[in-house]
Amino acid sequence: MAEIRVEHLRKAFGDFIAVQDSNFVVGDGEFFVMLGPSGCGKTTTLRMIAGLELPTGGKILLGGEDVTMRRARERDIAFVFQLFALYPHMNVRKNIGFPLLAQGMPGIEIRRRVEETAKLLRIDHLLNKSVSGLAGGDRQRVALGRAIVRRPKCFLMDEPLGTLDTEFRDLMIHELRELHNRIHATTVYVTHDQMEAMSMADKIAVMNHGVIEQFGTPREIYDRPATMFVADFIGSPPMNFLGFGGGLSKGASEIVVQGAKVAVPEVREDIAPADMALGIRPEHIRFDDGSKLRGAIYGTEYLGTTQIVAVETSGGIIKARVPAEIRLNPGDQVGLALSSTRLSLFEKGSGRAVRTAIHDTVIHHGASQGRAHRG
Ligand SMILES: Nc1ncnc2c1ncn2[C@@H]1O[C@H](COP(=O)(O)OP(=O)(O)OP(=O)(O)O)[C@@H](O)[C@H]1O
Repeated sequence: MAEIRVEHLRKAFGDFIAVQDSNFVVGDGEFFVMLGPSGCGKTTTLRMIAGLELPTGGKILLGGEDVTMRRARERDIAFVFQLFALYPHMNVRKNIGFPLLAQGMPGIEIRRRVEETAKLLRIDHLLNKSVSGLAGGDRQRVALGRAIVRRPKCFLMDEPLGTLDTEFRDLMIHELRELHNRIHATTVYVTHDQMEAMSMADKIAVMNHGVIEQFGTPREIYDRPATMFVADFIGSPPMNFLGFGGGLSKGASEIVVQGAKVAVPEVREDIAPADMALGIRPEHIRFDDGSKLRGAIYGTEYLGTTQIVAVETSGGIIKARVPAEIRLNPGDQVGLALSSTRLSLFEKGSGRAVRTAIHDTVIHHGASQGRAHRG
């Protein structure tokens, strides 16, 4: 297995920049997820790592070797497009062994490798069965077997679970991560689904308009979003943004939002007066009659153990996640207390997070690099 290093990677299609100066390292054996909305450049990045698309600029190193200009088949990478595509007329053994047969490997070695792979996936009892009679989960395991039997340097997967229904997808998320824990293959996985990304990844790169907005662990990305885009894209419901103005000074630990004083993590930089936003996740808000930040209950969404409550304030709707036992009626007035150790501050113009006592370690990828554009 191998480390993947991407340096200043760029791809232009004519005058359209699909990937703009991407930099990241996928450690040996890591499960890395590229997450972002449709068209943000995930697949293009993956295809460049695979060697299916040549970069306009930058470098790709695989296990320390520069492979930027090498053809796909010289890179020893397994590209899993669609986990479901099996050969229906072949049995499980032949399906898994097919890539080795295509490489011209001797039969006895194929047999050994196929059996070892089937054991790893716990489908060794199915080897002589026809794939057409298999249940969905087993079919997916056979398809995975076919990808891992070659023992490539790394795996690239492009929305492999995209076509599955929710229940089966949840199962496969668990299965893929489990398999990864057993074989530790360096993996790059592309998805637009935050749930898949959060539950599988060791590291995530959140992309938007060809730019990596943040690179980090799922926890770093959720707790300390580097930009408003990341804060909004991750989390369900997403982070609330409460507008405020007037700038910030280094050392400040309080701001005024909608006429209420709110304690914030100590600010570590001076910000000239501008439109700002305080970002707070719904679960970091609680009801507090003493709070000056107030509003009226607009609606509730009951979720069993918690409920999402929409509160109409003078600055717009704020959503809070509170215990389901609290009884509320539309129109009730409530005060809102924000957990000062969990909130983020953003500059609205650039969208980047302000450096504070809890945001010090965040690297602000991309926020100052502009956006992908034509021309
Ligand atoms: N061969 C091409 N020629 C011109 N434009 C392209 C080409 N391939 C991709 N693009 C454009 O580059 C942008 C990024 O595409 P890409 O497929 O990498 O996005 P993505 O994040 O993977 O989205 P999706 O999930 O929809 O595939 C899109 O706007 C797309 O239209």
